[in-house]
Amino acid sequence: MSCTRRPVLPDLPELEAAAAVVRVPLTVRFRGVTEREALLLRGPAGWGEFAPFLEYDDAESSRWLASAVEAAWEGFPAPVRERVPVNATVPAVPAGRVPEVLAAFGPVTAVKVKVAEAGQSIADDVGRVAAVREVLPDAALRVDANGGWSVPEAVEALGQLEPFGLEYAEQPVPGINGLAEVRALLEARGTPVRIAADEAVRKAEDPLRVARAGAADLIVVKAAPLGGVRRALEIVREAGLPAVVSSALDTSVGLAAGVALAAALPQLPYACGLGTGALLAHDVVRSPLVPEGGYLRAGAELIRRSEPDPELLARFAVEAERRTWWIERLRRCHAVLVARDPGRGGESRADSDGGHTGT
Ligand SMILES: O=C(O)CCC(=O)C1=CC=C[C@@H](O)[C@@H]1C(=O)O
Ligand SMILES: [Mg+2]
Repeated sequence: MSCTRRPVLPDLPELEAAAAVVRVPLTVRFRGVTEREALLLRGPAGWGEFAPFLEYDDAESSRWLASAVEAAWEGFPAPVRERVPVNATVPAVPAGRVPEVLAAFGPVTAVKVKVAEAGQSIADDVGRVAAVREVLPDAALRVDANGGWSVPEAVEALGQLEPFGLEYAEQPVPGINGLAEVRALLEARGTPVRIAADEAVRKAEDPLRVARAGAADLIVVKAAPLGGVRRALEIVREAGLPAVVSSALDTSVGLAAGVALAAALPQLPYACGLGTGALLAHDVVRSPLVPEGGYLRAGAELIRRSEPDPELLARFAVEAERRTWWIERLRRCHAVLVARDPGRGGESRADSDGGHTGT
């Protein structure tokens, strides 16, 4: 891996011929959705997943395409560990549903709880976190607000949640300045909650700005939104902050890129948010990447288990109109990658600097 690497970019006909578009249902509403659509690409190195959320624009989505192409045409860098610890993820469900949601992940040592959901209150968040604590008294507990609080709300909410023992709070408020402000206010109040940056890394024009601004104690990194495993590894190295690898609510195909990233990081101090296969009611592979004893396996088994089954691809294929929508999105995102580096786009081999930036 180096800054002068030029990523592979197949031409459009090759990509279109390699595409399968699927829709799989979730077991529980997450991020406002109950099903997930993905365009899967089969290349010479395996499978890649192109599944930017439906509302994302082409510039942002093009990084997801770079990630899918990396997985399918280049493969993943060598792992430095054989398995990756994962956390359970609890969507913004009523406290009463927490035991059932946790059960789907099997035994885990860390749990991430979604908080600050629109239409819910701090009392709902406290109830959900308390319910997790009741089921798992010793688990490392983190919360993720997805930037849903204002600075005063974040300080108030984290003051109420801190007694449950928080490993960190992920993106409590939007933006880099907001994170820095919350961090400073918590410190001044003696509320010892570490701050993790997620959207401030993955949706920013410059993913390193958060680290330079001293706005977070750690960063959350996701392979697809950052433009692939190699680009994410570069960002972590340059940020110089501890990193948590997390999923983008992918099928097992996309999860494999997350596991490959976590497996290749020199340090992995936190359990990863890669257990979200447990939130899918169905997957496209026969043996889905769901946590086993709190871990996901890396290496050769990962590649084997992230190979879609043709019968499942057929069963979960979207209707013609949705396929057209995804193929058009693929075309536009391909054009963005080509425009970013006009030398790319008709070749299938790497030769010099690609220069596409992740956010
Ligand atoms: O990190 C986890 O435990 C699971 C993944 C996860 O929370 C997310 C996946 C996809 C989209 C995001 O809104 C969300 C996140 O904010 O981290
Ligand atoms: Mg997050």
